[in-house]
Amino acid sequence: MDNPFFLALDFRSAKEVQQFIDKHNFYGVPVKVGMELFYREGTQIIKWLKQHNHPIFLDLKLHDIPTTVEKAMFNLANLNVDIVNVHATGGSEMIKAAKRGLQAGTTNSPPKLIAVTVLTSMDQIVLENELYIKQSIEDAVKRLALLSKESGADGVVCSARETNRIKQVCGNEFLTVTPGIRLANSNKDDQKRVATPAFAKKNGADYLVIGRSITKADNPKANYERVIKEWNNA
Ligand SMILES: O=c1ccn([C@@H]2O[C@H](COP(=O)(O)O)[C@@H](O)[C@H]2O)c(=O)[nH]1
Repeated sequence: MDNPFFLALDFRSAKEVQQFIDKHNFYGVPVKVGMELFYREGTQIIKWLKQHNHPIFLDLKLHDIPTTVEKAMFNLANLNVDIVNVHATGGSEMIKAAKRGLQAGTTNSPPKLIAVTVLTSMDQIVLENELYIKQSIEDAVKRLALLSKESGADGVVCSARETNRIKQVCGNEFLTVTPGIRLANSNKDDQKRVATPAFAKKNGADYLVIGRSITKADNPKANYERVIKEWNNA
């Protein structure tokens, strides 16, 4: 994939997505479809995006017992999207089951499987006080990345702050997909571990996920171009 920027289509309906893509001419760019859109529009929106040549990251973050995840992945595999994901905290058996389901579910090459390490909306305080994890975020992310790799995942979702260390332990081929991307002076919203596109590039991120900095901007296309420029110049 030449373009490393997944535009997060966090819209309520297919109609809103289609209007946004059309108004700002985002036809063909890589997109991320999350729960909000998929739970309303289901596979129809995936079909529409594929008809318009969008590479697709289907971000449903599966987290269940291994059998359920395997069967769900079997069904998702034939959508022919590019990337799907699970939560790494589902454990090694669940990640292996996800991989088996994807491989069995399509005769084409299966989507890449990535695992969410620690959500970019979380910080050290949440980790310690709510999840009772005593490690630093960096160590927790690194541990979950290694678990994901050893269980057959192709990469992880992490913040761009952690990509360098993940590459050190998991190797350069192991994919890092990084949400929480913000342009300088942008609102962080509910994100905690944010980074600019330039920082993400320098720290070794493979793919960026960018939503509100573009979709909620006064001029979405101008912000998208700022992201590309920052990345190319970093
Ligand atoms: O750790 C994670 C995992 C997934 N996301 C998703 O990425 C986008 C980010 O949107 P912004 O508007 O750019 O904050 C969103 O769809 C999340 O569900 C994440 O942010 N962090």
